[in-house]
Parts: sequence; structure tokens; C-alpha cells
Amino acid sequence: MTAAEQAGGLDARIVVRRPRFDLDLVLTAAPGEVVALLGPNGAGKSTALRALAGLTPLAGGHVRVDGRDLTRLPPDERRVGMVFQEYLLFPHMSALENVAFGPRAQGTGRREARRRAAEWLEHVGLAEQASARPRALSGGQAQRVALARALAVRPGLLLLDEPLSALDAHTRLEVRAALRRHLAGFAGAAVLVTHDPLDALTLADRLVVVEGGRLVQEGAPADVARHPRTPYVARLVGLNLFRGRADGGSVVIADGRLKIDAVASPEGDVFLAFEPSAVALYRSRPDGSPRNLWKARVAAVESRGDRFRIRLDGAGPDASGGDGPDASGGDGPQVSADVTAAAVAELGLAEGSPVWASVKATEVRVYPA
Ligand SMILES: Nc1ncnc2c1ncn2[C@@H]1O[C@H](COP(=O)(O)OP(=O)(O)OP(=O)(O)O)[C@@H](O)[C@H]1O
Repeated sequence: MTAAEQAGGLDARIVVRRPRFDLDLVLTAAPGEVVALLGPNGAGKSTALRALAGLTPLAGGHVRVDGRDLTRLPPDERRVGMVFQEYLLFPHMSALENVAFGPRAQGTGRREARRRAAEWLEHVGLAEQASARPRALSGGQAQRVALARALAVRPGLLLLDEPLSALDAHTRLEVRAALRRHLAGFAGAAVLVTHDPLDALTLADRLVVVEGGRLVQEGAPADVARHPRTPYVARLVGLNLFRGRADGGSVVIADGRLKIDAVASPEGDVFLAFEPSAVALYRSRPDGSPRNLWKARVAAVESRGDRFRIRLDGAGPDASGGDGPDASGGDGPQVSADVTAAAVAELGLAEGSPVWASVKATEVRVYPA
């Protein structure tokens, strides 16, 4: 379904111009769909959200929600629910009054607004905190009140800007689960800005990746995670990513000249991705050398839970002599490898250590660029 055909939900083109920044983003979300906006710092995610809310003026484009044109409406007439860091709860009002505020502002009578607010507080599990002031609430409780406040206006569009970022790890888990439940039950369109891949992968139906004010990749979370198309996305999902040319069953990568057997791979310009766990490391040249073998040097060793991530640089000047895939060039690909603590000890891995690296061809994904 194209944006134009989409009767309900969000249909927007957001154009914002600043002296050194230029955003031009087509963004749609079907009713009930949760779209996560992801991207590096300064990509324009918050700007896009603020423009949808009417807080940042558009230089061009449009914002329609359920067929209603919001483009020129002020924020308080948009019926858009917002959970933004800067929209803290009103400190002088109780939790109940905070949630009732939106419906009141929309003209709902006092009694009805309070009744609805009480219902929402119950939904988010905070019926007992109804009369508490925000400063008496924990961070997680305050965020749930903010969510109730946003939903109480029955918005056609819900906007969430880093809703979990201010919470500690434990509270985050709790609020993420609550948010997941409420988003699943929300009938409108929702747009979520986050830095956290876990939030994006667990909360969103679709990911939209923005870099430099432009959409660079979108799709279902599982698809984006498996088939990254930019170095930023690859880092985000923890994959090694290369661009290269597929030719007769092998792929030659531009930066590093690694050749990978790629049976049934597409021809021409391709992306090539593999998990850090698909990279095997050896102290000396392994017997029966695997085909995709090259010499490398350890650039960094990072601890990650029960594993270690080893960042490899291209091979050092002594890389010659390998008859693996172009090891003779001395310029191996820069990849990350995940290994166990035992492997770090056995191989004596430390910054600067020389190693042999190989990738199992069967674990390499190749897809058109
Ligand atoms: N109020 C403002 N006035 C001028 N420039 C701004 C303003 N807010 C943001 N910018 C600039 O606009 C660009 C996009 O910023 P924006 O905050 O939308 O990015 P972001 O993707 O949300 O980044 P982050 O992840 O760091 O929050 C940046 O270059 C930023 O410096």
C-alpha cells in the first residue's frame, strides 16, 4: 500500500531546513503499526518527531493522520500523543491530574476526564499512585504516567522520543514490557525514536533508519538485522558488513580483497554480511587451510558478557606468504570476531597480536547492493 492510498494511520513527508542540516523524510505508519526511527546522533530523528508534533515548522511536505491534514495545525490541535523527555509531568499536579489534563484541554468535562484518567492509571498499573505528585514517583512510574497521559487523549498518532533512555537497566526491562503491551493494544499509528537496537527490535513492527536527514534503509526488524545496508546498521546489529562484486560464485570485497565462496549468490554489486561468531582465529596457520584465510592483527579486545569481541585490523606488513584469499596483499579486511575467554587465553590475544583468521563460507550472507 502506498502512502497516498493509505486512508488511516500516518502519512507524512517531513522537510526541515536548517543552515547546516537538511531533513527530507517520507514516513508512513498504518493504524496499529509501531515504526522505530533509528539513526546516529544528529541524523534528524528528534527533528522528525518534533515536526510531526507541530513543534518544528515544516519547510515542505505534509502530515496527515487518519486522512486529517495536520500540516498547518498548532501542536495542541493535532491530537497527537507525545512521550518526550522535555515534556516532563507537571510537578504541581497529581498523577491523576496529569493524565486528566489532556482530555480536559480537549474540552472533556472534569468528572469524565478524571474518570478516564483513573482508568488509564489502572491500565498502567498505577491506580494506587493516583494522588501522588511526580517527585514521589520512581523513574519507571513517572514514565508510565507519561504514557498514560499521552494515550488518554485517544491520539491517532503516538510519538515516543527515547522513552526508556532515562531509566536504569532494571526499570528499563519493566517499562519496556509495559510499553510493549500498551503499544500492542494501541489502535493508532506510533513512531518511536530510539538509540537502543533492543528497543527497536522488540517494540517496533518496522524500522526506518535515518542518516544525514535521509532514509537509508527500512523494513521488518528481522530483515534489517539480517541484511544491513550501511555500516551504521551493521554496527547496530553487530554484523560484519562489506560491499563487493560477486562473480562466478565468489565475492571480491573492495576493502581487503577477501574472497568468499558464495554458492547461489547474486551476481554484480552485493553486500556480504556475517556474524562475529562465524570468524575463527588461530595462532598459527591451521592445517588443511580453509579457503577464506588471512593474516590479521588484533586491534582491540572487548569483554561482552561471557564472550570477547576481537577487533581485527588488516594484516601487518608480514602478511605475505599466505596462499589464502589474497593474504599476499597484506591488507586483510577489518572484521570483528567473537571468541570465548578460553580462546583469548589459549591464543594469547592482546592488542597487537598477530593471528590467522578465517570465515566459514556457509555462514556468509550475500544479497544485492
Ligand atoms: N533547535 C535546533 N536548532 C538548530 N539546529 C538544531 C536544533 N535541533 C537540532 N538541530 C540540528 O539538527 C540536526 C538533527 O538533529 P536531531 O536532534 O534531530 O538529530 P537526532 O537524530 O535526534 O540526534 P540524537 O540522536 O543525537 O538525538 C543536528 O545537526 C542538530 O545539531
